[in-house]
Amino acid sequence: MNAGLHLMLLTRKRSPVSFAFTIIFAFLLPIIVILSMSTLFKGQTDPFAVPLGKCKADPCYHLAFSPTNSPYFNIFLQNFQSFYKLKNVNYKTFATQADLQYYLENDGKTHVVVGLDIAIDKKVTIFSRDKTANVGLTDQQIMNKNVPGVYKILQQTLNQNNFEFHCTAVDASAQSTKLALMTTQISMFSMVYLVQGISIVAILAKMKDKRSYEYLVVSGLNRVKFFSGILLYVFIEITASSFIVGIIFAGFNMLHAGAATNLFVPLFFIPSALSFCFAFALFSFSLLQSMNTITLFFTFVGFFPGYLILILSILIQKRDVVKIVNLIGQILLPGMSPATALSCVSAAAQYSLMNDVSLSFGEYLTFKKGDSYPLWFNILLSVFSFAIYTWFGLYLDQCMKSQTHPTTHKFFQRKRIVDELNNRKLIVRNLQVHFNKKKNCKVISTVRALDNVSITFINPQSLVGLVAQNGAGKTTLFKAILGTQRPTQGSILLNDKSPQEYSHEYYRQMSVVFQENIIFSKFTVMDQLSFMANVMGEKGNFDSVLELMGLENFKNHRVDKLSGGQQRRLQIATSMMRTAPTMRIYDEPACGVDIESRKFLWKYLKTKQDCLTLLTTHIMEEAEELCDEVIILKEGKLVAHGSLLFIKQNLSSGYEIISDAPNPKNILQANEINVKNLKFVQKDKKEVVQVPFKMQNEVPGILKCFKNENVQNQIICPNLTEVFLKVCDSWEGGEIVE
Ligand SMILES: Nc1ncnc2c1ncn2[C@@H]1O[C@H](COP(=O)(O)OP(=O)(O)OP(=O)(O)O)[C@@H](O)[C@H]1O
Repeated sequence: MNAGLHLMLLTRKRSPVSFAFTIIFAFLLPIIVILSMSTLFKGQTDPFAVPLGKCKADPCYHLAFSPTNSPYFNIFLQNFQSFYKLKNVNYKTFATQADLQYYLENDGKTHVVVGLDIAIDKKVTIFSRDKTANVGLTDQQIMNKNVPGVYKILQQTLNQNNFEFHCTAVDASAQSTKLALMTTQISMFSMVYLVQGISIVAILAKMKDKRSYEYLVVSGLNRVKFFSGILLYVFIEITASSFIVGIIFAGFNMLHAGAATNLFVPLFFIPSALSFCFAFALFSFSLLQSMNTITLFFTFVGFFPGYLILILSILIQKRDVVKIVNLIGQILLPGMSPATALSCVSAAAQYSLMNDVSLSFGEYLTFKKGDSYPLWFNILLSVFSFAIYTWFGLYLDQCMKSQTHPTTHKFFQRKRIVDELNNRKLIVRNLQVHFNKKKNCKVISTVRALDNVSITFINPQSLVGLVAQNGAGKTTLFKAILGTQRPTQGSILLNDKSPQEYSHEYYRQMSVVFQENIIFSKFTVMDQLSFMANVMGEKGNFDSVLELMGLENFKNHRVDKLSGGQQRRLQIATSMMRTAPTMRIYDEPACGVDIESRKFLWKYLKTKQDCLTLLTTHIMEEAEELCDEVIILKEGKLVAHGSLLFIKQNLSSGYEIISDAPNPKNILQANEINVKNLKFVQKDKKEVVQVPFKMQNEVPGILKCFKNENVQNQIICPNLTEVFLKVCDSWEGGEIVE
């Protein structure tokens, strides 16, 4: 069931193959197992027990035991009685072996069938009525775990002496039945693990394709976590294989009950039990990533109780507890929860093997000892299980197909953190990122991509533009904020917490356009968008984002066949699918995009001032059009940070009035304009009056003056290009303009 579901989710298509697997695993396999069990065990309530059978003789037979002061006496007697509630058989106990012998030879002569003396030195002597059988079990320790072995010898003794006991099941047939069961179990487990192995390989292959890691980072699964998950899974596969080997060995040992060396049991069953826990924990946690009421139900009702039951029953180790656990497992196995069922069954198997106790399959498969499940009940459970799991599979499949990813259950939304993120204050403190170039393990040079950069982003809704020359450290700064680049020194703090402390909530809320295009070359535009929507955990408002970026006619085009600009547009469209981001990080989004799409992007960003947006661009017009604040970096150092107006005020030469007048200074002085703070320079053989920003009130007066003197003029307002070029040319370090 689990494996079928896995495959169905993996292919994300209701293909015939995924259907076939689901039907096989969800429906046919349990039916086959149940039918074969029902057939194999038909009429047998206790096939593993030593078949002492019914007592036909009359008067009643007695089983006599001695001595009562032996420390093993009670254990033996209790087990004997609980295992073999034989009708018409009475149990007699004697204080000493002499009493027992006396009774056998006298009063009990007519109806005592066997006497057992359990000595303090752990020897069991079996006395038969005619005293021919006197078997010392010198090699056997009479403890719980060896009771079946003793019974077996006892039975041989009885048979040898032609007592009138009739067996309902032949020992050999019980053993072959058991072997058949083992084989069925082994094949069942190996099929499940085989399919899980295939799915791991497929997931790995998908993740390795192109650059999907980057998106995993954005969606909150960083590479380390992802690989740890995979490693854990591989470990599980290995333990699962040892589990199968364990079953074979354990089965072999069980077939020779009484001579079991139980070394294999703890070696193989405990890891296997843990492997179940891990495997299903992984599966459950993958569901938890996108929790809603339905997945929540399946996770908690379907999977988690298994671990509890498993752990408890391992800890408690009481036969009755294990029996109940077993029963739960058997009911659940063809029913609702394979994980819980398998946990229960393996716990019981572990118990019975460790203690060498025959928790018989009769007990496994019955409500009450002696009554098998009716066939109709088994089939009903199977159909029910099939219906539930198929519906669950289709539900998740449908969610993915229609791109409506299950919405996060409100319990798991971590509202507090989300709120916190919405009111965040992002601080970059003394950030240094250095890259060392090494040769023969020696550092030969160091690139200071970021050098002691400190920025405080106070306004949580502003659009901040990062302008700098190539290689100035913009992308490195973004990576550090994203948490994918570890600072050499310094820190990134979001409400006093580092990105790592926020874990995946931090990333999950971001809308990111990376500098490089991420494309899945063989995907169509729609495939890529839907894949990314799933990774991002978004519903995917495909039509609207495609329309916004002018890609509505390219839905079914292969991504690698799109032009560079169209691929870039697809990246932007992908980022737009994030419906309520807490931060947007756009690294040169408009690079290579035509003016029309750029305008769409601008319009989109202008209307979406719902969170902090960080944007790098080489297009100054874009920064001027969009940004509330601007950051200028030069060679890894912060040069300036502030509102556009602030930057212009402090770094530009101010307004420039270009005139035809040969000596504008004289004209202005003649008109009583204070020229003290004005600059008069020549540019392209023209006279230019530079009016500092803080003197902008003087501009109308100067223009009026030129007009009165009939001097042609042209005014140039301060712009970012000018500021940027000036900064790049002249800034040699020193004071930061903030
Ligand atoms: N992984 C790396 N290893 C070594 N040096 C690196 C690495 N990443 C970046 N650098 C160097 O750090 C500096 C800043 O790089 P970064 O990519 O941040 O610049 P940028 O401002 O984004 O440039 P561009 O505008 O060209 O994208 C560059 O000199 C670059 O060569």
